[in-house]
Amino acid sequence: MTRAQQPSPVPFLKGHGTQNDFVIVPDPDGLLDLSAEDVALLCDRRAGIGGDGLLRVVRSAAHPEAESMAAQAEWFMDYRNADGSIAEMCGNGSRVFARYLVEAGYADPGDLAIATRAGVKRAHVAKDAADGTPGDVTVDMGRALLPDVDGIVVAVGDRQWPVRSVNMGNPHAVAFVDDLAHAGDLLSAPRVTPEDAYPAGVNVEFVVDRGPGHVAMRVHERGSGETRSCGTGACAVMVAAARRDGRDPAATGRPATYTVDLPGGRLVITERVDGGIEMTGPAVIVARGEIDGTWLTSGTR
Ligand SMILES: N[C@@H](CCC[C@H](N)C(=O)O)C(=O)O
Repeated sequence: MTRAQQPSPVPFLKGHGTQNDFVIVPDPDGLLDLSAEDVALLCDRRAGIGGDGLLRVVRSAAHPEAESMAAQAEWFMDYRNADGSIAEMCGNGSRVFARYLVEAGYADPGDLAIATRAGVKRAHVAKDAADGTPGDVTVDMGRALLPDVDGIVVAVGDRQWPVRSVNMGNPHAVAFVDDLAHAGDLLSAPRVTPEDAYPAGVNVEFVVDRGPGHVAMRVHERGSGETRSCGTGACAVMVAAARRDGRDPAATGRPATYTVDLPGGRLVITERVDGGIEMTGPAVIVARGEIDGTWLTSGTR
């Protein structure tokens, strides 16, 4: 290939929310065709840039999965897991996406909307503190679905626990355990049975109590392995804990708030009386650079 034939470099950024980290690829006009192999390579921590997932930033009008949302949300979060698979929603990713839109000048701090595969999500980017500390980002994550299924179990080694299934746009299996160490090294996916319980795979959360309205968790994410945080997972955990604790807002008439500690930081999750769930936490951009275009298998359309 001559130099003139080489594809142009592709700009990228790196960001994280409670250490759930993402390669961010701005592609406003939807010109990039990132294959699953491209995404897996970009997210590879040794051969690539490294990340738990990738956020492609595309105008909703320029993406076939999002054009119907374009009137409500100018920007579509095309989220991919580290193995290149597609997921419906990413909570930490949505905060980082909102931060990117503000930093890039595509949105003002305050309220903005993001189109996702799980529908339009509304975010609020708080103003930075006087010392420059970035303001937290709150995302209205919508309602949880609680499929009425019994008998699903997750096992690690000789231990097993019943799970509560919670769908936050993407699927979660929440297990309350005595000790987070019982989840093991989480290098491979925990065994979930029956095997066909989640045909599209599942994110598995292990949870311990830290005090009233305060839990800690670890997560094994579908398509990414153990991550240091999962926003949709924290919301699923909050909902499961509130039901267990008799704090279902629809039943009590009062909102429920839980602090969720994760290996990478802290999220605060509130379920309103109308069932809507709000997630608040940090989101930062830490680097900017260029991807060598020759490296991508799919090139540009
Ligand atoms: N880390 C994300 C969830 C990303 C998607 C998940 N791995 C799936 O496949 O459903 C979050 O912060 O919510």
